[in-house]
Amino acid sequence: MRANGAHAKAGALIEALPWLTRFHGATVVIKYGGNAMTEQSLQEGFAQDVVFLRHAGLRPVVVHGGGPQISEHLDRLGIESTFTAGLRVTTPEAMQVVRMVLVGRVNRDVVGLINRHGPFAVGLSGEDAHLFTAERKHALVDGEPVDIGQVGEIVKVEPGAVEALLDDGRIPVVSSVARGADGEIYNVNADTAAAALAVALRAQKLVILTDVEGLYANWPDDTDVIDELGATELEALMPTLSSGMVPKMGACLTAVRGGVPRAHVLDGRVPHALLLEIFTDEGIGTMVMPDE
Ligand SMILES: Nc1ncnc2c1ncn2[C@@H]1O[C@H](COP(=O)(O)OP(=O)(O)O)[C@@H](O)[C@H]1O
Ligand SMILES: CC(=O)N[C@@H](CCC(=O)OP(=O)(O)O)C(=O)O
Repeated sequence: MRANGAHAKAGALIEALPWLTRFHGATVVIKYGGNAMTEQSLQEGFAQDVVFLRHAGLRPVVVHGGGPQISEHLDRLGIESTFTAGLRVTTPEAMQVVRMVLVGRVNRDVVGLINRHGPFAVGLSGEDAHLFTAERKHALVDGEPVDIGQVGEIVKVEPGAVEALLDDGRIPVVSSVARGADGEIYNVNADTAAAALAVALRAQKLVILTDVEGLYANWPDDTDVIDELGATELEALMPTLSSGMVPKMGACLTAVRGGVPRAHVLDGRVPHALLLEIFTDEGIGTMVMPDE
């Protein structure tokens, strides 16, 4: 019995060998979503996975969300908050809360969890060292542009600070707040920010952790998850998508069109989803690939 158990463990370890070979030295951008970061044990498992990747020779970069945490804080302050096409309509008053919660709280929490394992995580906001420069973005509703306040579209990424941290063996943890060349600060959806960073870093993978199994084919029916799809196929689906899946799948499309070989949407509620995706043969969730 004991020998069988050991055999299975050795099998699981050796299954990882080709993936360790393939991804040695690879940069992987991981979007850690607000809805996948609610449970303590999952948060701790996520931090372990990221440190595991670092020790396995990959270069993980974390971009975190925090939508639910922002909404909770706005509620507490009595500030109304609505979403249009998956993006938060951001008044100047709400922007201050977004920045405070993302940079001051969620970023610190993620950095703290990772650093239980060693001096790895360094937190930064997209405002730091001109990492993200954004311009005011309008949402498209029925093809018409709609003003959604201080929401930004990233127009430039200067990834030097992130690269320096990676070269120093650190794990950068990035909040999706951007500076504008106009002196404003902008609220950027974290999926969108992760994709822009993955492209700028020439990452091998973008992995988006969320609170569903992947992209459902017939949402709100949740029986059929799409395992994989090509960029053109996804582009055709985009107008049919709703709520949080709009920026998420848009981010996957931007990433693969920008040269990232694979983009994934995974269920962050599955313990160690990140390790299962990267180091096992099956893969999980929805994978987006370039067309060729
Ligand atoms: N086709 C779809 N497949 C899966 N989820 C969908 C789909 N369309 C809309 N959704 C919704 O999108 C949500 C994920 O987006 P969001 O809540 O913004 O996640 P996160 O906080 O992780 O960024 C899911 O929980 C689900 O309610
Ligand atoms: C413009 C916009 O919508 N910004 C998001 C930023 C945080 C985020 O994206 O968090 P999740 O990944 O947890 O959804 C927001 O204000 O909620």
